[in-house]
Amino acid sequence: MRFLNDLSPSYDLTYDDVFMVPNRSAVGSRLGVDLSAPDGTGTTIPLVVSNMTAIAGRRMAETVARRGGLVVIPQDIPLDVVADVTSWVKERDLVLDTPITLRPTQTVDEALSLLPKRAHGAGIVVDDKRRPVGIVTEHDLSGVDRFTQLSSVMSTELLVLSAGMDPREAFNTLDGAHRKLAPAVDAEGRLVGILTRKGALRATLYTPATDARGRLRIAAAVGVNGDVVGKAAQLLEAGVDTLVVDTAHGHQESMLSAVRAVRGLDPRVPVVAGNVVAAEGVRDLIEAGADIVKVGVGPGAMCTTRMMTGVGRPQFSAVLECAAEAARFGKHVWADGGVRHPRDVAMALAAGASNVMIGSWFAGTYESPGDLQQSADGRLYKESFGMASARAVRNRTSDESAYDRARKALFEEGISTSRMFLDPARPGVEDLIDSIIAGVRSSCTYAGAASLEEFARKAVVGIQSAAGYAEGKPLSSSWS
Ligand SMILES: NC(=O)C1=CN([C@@H]2O[C@H](COP(=O)(O)OP(=O)(O)OC[C@H]3O[C@@H](n4cnc5c(N)ncnc54)[C@H](OP(=O)(O)O)[C@@H]3O)[C@@H](O)[C@H]2O)C=CC1
Ligand SMILES: Nc1nc2c(ncn2[C@@H]2O[C@H](COP(=O)(O)O)[C@@H](O)[C@H]2O)c(=O)[nH]1
Ligand SMILES: [K+]
Repeated sequence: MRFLNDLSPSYDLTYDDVFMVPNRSAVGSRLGVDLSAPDGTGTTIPLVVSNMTAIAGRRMAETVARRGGLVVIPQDIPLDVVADVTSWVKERDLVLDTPITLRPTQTVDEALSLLPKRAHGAGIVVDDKRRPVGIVTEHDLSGVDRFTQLSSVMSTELLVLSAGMDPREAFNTLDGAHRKLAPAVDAEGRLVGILTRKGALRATLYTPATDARGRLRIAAAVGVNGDVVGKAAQLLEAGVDTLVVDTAHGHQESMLSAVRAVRGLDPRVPVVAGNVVAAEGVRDLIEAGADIVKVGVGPGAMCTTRMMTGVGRPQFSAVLECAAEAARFGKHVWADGGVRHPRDVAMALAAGASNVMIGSWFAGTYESPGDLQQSADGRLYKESFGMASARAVRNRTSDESAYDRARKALFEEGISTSRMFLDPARPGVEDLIDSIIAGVRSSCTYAGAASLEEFARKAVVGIQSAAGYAEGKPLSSSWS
């Protein structure tokens, strides 16, 4: 990356402060850009979902990995649960979504509580041999008595796809039958998964992030307290594909010894450590054994660190400096936090990040773990909270003495509750991924880059005023 007209800024910048100018390009199509990260994590799109309890669970992990990103399971989740989630994710189909499976004797009420768990919005009713016998959508269930059994409301006119069908053919079959989705079955007619028209299309556009055995990838985090090596060893044993050693102040001695100890396990997966915002922190973490350094103090949407402490650094400059330092060692950085628009992902990649972490934005999707709620004005939302908030600290320290809990509760650096509204046009995480990846693909071709490495090299970045930024926003009504 170089600054436009070689003007180096005299102060630190964040994403909103910068813009890119186009370069002459020989990249003929946005779909021709290779977005796989060169950092060993196996992502085929440069997106990682933050290790936050309100965001990263099994459904998020499955859905995002199928499109080529990676989800980090938080350090607050018990290790046996992480092991379960890991093996569950690794059993998922690479094309078909996991169906919501119901029995004919279940009630409308039960179905309605399950439908919001998945963006596809349908439940497949199966017999005792797991063969589809009906399908229910919210439309079928609205206005029906909640105790009604599904057998009397389900639609039985089924279009059934065969699992393993070419996604393009499946798309054409669904389109031809004017269906939004259909169950897919194995040779014995047993339900394997569900495929939507959009899902079939996406299967032709994205490449899943898979391990050496062709199974979806997943990452998990450990903190720096307690038996870090023991926990890391158990996570590796459970089969996680990337290990994240994570704490607010990543440039502290206990972090460096934790990373050295984890490196001592000789993990055969990338080790990520953070968070830092300056070259010295990057150097020390890499020397301690990190393959990837996580960058960002204070930019997160749930984060109050900068307001509480004054500590942090505007994220674009932090990523730029840290990525340059990591590159000197042949290593990489992840840009962690502060992403609110697709352009922010592009700016982080231009600054040299190999992957970009997103938390709060993805909280407002069907796939985040929280319950779907409705505001007084009828908008759907999920609750999110920071991992250093009183709420998260209370959960994390529930086994500790009352005194220790009270002491830890003093250091609150995140908000405990926020409403993340679902965008009615993009309520699923894949809808947000579509929009981000379309933006990033286009950024790359504007820069004349066919890969992320080329993008970070060729991007030409200028500094803009607040008016310059405002000019870039669309206007949905007239201005005079
Ligand atoms: N990227 C960011 O800006 C931030 C991210 N977070 C996220 O919150 C989660 C919890 O992290 P964390 O609060 O580190 O909790 P952890 O449970 O990981 O513990 C942090 C350890 O570091 C010690 N410590 C020393 N100085 C600091 C400091 N300035 N801030 C925090 N801990 C310090 C703490 O000791 P003692 O308690 O005795 O001081 C404690 O032993 C993580 O997922 C982290 O990524 C949290 C804050 C900022
Ligand atoms: N200072 C705090 N930072 C937090 C907290 N919880 C999470 N985080 C960080 O934010 C990013 C996600 O950023 P977002 O803008 O996409 O939401 C996450 O990966 C952490 O680094 C917190 O309580 N305090
Ligand atoms: K913030």
